Amino acid sequence: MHLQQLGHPPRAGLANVSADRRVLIAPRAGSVAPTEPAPQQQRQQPQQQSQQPPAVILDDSRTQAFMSWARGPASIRFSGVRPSTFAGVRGLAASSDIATDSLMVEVPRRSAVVLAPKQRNPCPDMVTDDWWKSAPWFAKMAAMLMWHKRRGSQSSLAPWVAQLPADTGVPVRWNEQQLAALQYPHLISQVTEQQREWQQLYDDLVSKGMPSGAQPPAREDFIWAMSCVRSRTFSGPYVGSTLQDRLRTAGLVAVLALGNTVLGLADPQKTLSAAIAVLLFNVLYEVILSRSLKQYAICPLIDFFNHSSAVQSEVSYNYFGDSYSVVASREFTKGEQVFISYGPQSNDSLMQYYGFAEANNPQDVYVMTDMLRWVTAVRPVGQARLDALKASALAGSLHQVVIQRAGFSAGALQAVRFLLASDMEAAAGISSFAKAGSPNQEAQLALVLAEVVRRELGNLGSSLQEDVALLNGGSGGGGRKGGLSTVEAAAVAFRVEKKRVLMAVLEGMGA
Ligand SMILES: C[S@@+](CC[C@H](N)C(=O)[O-])C[C@H]1O[C@@H](n2cnc3c(N)ncnc32)[C@H](O)[C@@H]1O
Repeated sequence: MHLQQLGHPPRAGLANVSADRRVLIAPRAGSVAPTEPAPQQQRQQPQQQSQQPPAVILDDSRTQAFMSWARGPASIRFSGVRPSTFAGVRGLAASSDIATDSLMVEVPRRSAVVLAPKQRNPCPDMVTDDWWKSAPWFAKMAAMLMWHKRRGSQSSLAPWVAQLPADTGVPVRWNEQQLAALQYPHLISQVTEQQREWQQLYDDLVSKGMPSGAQPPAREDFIWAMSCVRSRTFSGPYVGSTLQDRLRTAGLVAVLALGNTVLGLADPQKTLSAAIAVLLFNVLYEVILSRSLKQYAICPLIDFFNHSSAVQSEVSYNYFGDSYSVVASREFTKGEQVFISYGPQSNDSLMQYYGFAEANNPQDVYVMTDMLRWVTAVRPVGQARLDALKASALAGSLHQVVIQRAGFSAGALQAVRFLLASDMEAAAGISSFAKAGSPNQEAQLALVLAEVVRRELGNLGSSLQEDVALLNGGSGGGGRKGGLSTVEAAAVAFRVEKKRVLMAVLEGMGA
């Protein structure tokens, strides 16, 4: 079963990846307090397989402790990968050539942080049952992570918790000025809403979610845990009970049936039929239930893989082994960074939840917040036509317009055709503008759309060339790249990609 980052679960025998493979997509105290700076903090520059920086093997004491824990008590199996940094970004490098379909990492469920549907509160000394029942999945996982962090060396996951990044670099932790550098109202408003939501969740937890006498977490710790969860969790369909649980239930039913028969309490044939019915009901019930339910998992070591939309490898849950694993979807050569896919994600979502933008991301889009403003600035439109658009089924079609490299959505094209039409043409109603008009009308439409895109580009505050020059500028001191801080570099890299989407739209229109 495939899991998605943030997001995938079972696969049969590990040698045979196709049998029962479910993918999860997609989209951690005390004595384990860090003594060395966590690697990774210069993240943010998107990494592409074509121009990969060389791997620098990570050999600090925290990584060593984590890897010995992984090999030892955590029983994590891995082959051909080793923690490394790539231009300061931590990830996994191929330590030898890796063949397609080979198992790279397998993590037993007991060594992962897992949230299953209807799971009981696993940290009652940290959060109340009432809070647990009503909290969203990511807040529950954050509570589990904070709980492990509080337990320090007592936590079964201590060496993993100790090496988690102190700063995930995601924009939910940025201030207004840093957010403004994204030059992208759509993401700025999403992140502002996320900041409000997380603050509310924190306030609720502290005011009414903690058992009496429990020490409330610091806001910083809560936000850290939430951002770790959102940038490291895979999710996928819930497969019901584990094989072990089902075998236990079957054993119990068999013992009861046998007991009844031996004690002469019931007719053996009827007892057998009843036992089979109970078992079938249980399995069917769980299969039906699992279709609508989700599980969430953060798997140590699997959470070292960085994302590339150019690869297909995903995280899977192996039902029979009760483990999560990643299998290579293609060959990797020794020294190369081994990526997985967090699922098809635009740079909007990569930036919001993971803190980076992928260069030339094929899934990327540009969300134009107010397209109507540009259309009416390029070609004045009478109030009656604007009112007619507002009263139509396409009322909102020029607000938050999702533009792909391939161009505008059908709804946006239809609305603009309607706005540009003569009164006589418009009298036919907006539905008659769904299809392309005459060559002349379509040429007019293309001219207006190209101008709309140019105006959006011209309104962003800097040009693509200026941003690229900023990113490529000489190296500054103090961990600054190209004279930019890590946050600034992430914001500029992001807006470069947004501008590239708009440039591709112009190119596609021959403008
Ligand atoms: C699941 S973790 C991957 C391991 C992470 N780099 C670490 O050091 O723990 C996800 C985080 O890795 C980083 N990341 C993942 N893919 C990346 C990429 N292609 N370029 C830059 N950073 C990336 C982002 O900071 C993201 O929030």
